Amino acid sequence: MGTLRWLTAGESHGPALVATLEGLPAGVPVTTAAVADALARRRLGYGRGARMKFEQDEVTFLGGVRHGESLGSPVAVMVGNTEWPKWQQVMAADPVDPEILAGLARNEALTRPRPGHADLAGMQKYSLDEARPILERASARETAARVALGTVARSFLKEVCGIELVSHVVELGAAKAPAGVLPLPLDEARLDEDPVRCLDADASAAMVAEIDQAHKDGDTLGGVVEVLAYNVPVGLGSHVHWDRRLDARLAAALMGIQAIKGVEVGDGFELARIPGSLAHDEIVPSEQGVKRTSGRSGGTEGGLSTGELLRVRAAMKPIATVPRALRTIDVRTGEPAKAHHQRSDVCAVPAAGIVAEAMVALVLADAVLEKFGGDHVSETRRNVQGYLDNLVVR
Ligand SMILES: Cc1cc2nc3c(=O)[nH]c(=O)nc-3n(C[C@H](O)[C@H](O)[C@H](O)COP(=O)(O)O)c2cc1C
Ligand SMILES: C=C(O[C@@H]1CC(C(=O)O)=C[C@@H](OP(=O)(O)O)[C@H]1O)C(=O)O
Repeated sequence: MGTLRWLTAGESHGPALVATLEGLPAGVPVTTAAVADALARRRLGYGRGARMKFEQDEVTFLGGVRHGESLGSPVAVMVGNTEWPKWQQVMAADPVDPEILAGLARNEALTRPRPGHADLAGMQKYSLDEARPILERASARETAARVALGTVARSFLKEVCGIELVSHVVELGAAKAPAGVLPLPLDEARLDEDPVRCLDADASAAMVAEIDQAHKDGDTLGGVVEVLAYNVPVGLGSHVHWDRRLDARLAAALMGIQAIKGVEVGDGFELARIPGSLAHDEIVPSEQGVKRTSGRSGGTEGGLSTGELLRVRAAMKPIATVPRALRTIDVRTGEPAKAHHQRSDVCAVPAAGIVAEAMVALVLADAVLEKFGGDHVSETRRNVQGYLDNLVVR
């Protein structure tokens, strides 16, 4: 259990998602508008389905915030689902009329599970004869709640350490961006305006073309996103135990995003292919103290942050709801069938980047609180400053 604890609840087509965050100090600037902005960024991205065009993501704070600042009590936030009126019967919390229920079973039952989604394994595990109760919670709609909490974590990080986060798309289908990071101060607007959140204009155009082609082919695409965190102080996480390692915590948080199947810290898998003389970041003296000659480690060594740029990547598999539907069985008959298909994204890689930012922010906020404590942001900030001023080696 971390210093900062958080949970989400809610289904994709229920009335709302809710999220709580416990352990946040008082005095963190938090507004409904800031959360709404972050949620709007998550809805962007070329290749997303119809829902993202009309979904409003209506934000309401239910607790823990007053006059634009956290109170130190648990933060509770609700994100409304725009389509709820249409789904009131399908997703009703209370028992519905048996006749309506029979109609739903006849017309709406999802009995042709999609390969690659949670449908079949979920039905088997929870002893259900259709996939609706599984996909409602497996859906990445839930990531709206995470992004809401990520906004709060991010504000905390900025207040106490000046940490800033950004994500960009580095691969999408077969298109790949050249290496490069966004320098400080961050020009996030530039990325937000790009249809696929790619730093390179040519690569961005190639990614858009990949999505257009997949759309035409009745297919879907995945890709790779990179999250960068600037101004992370040295010493978050620890080398002393596996579950205290910052890299392990980041990997778990990123792998916990729907459809993420691989995580790299720094140059990750590439480091396995090159000799040690080329794989590590040499340490040299600098005017400010010590610095590294490169950033291959991604800003962690031995499970500790090094004080260098934090860089992590997450690989997203292609969307499982493939329009040119994949083979499955109808669980009512056991006979071969085509997987059920409904409105869906062709590609959600740019959105996954925004979710990945939120997950990294939550992990870093937890690690900052674990190291520096504090019940008001001013106390945490003082502790951070005192630690940095007294580093044995700077
Ligand atoms: C932002 C985002 C949007 C997604 N949109 C869809 C979608 O429209 N259709 C779909 O089948 N899967 C979508 N997914 C992926 C599924 O939620 C995911 O594949 C499913 O929950 C099964 O989990 P797994 O892929 O981790 O095994 C999306 C994922 C993310 C992160
Ligand atoms: C609703 C969101 O993403 C959804 C994620 C998702 C899935 O299976 O993961 C399936 C789709 O749901 P729907 O059928 O309602 O359109 C996506 O739109 C969202 O990101 O807010």
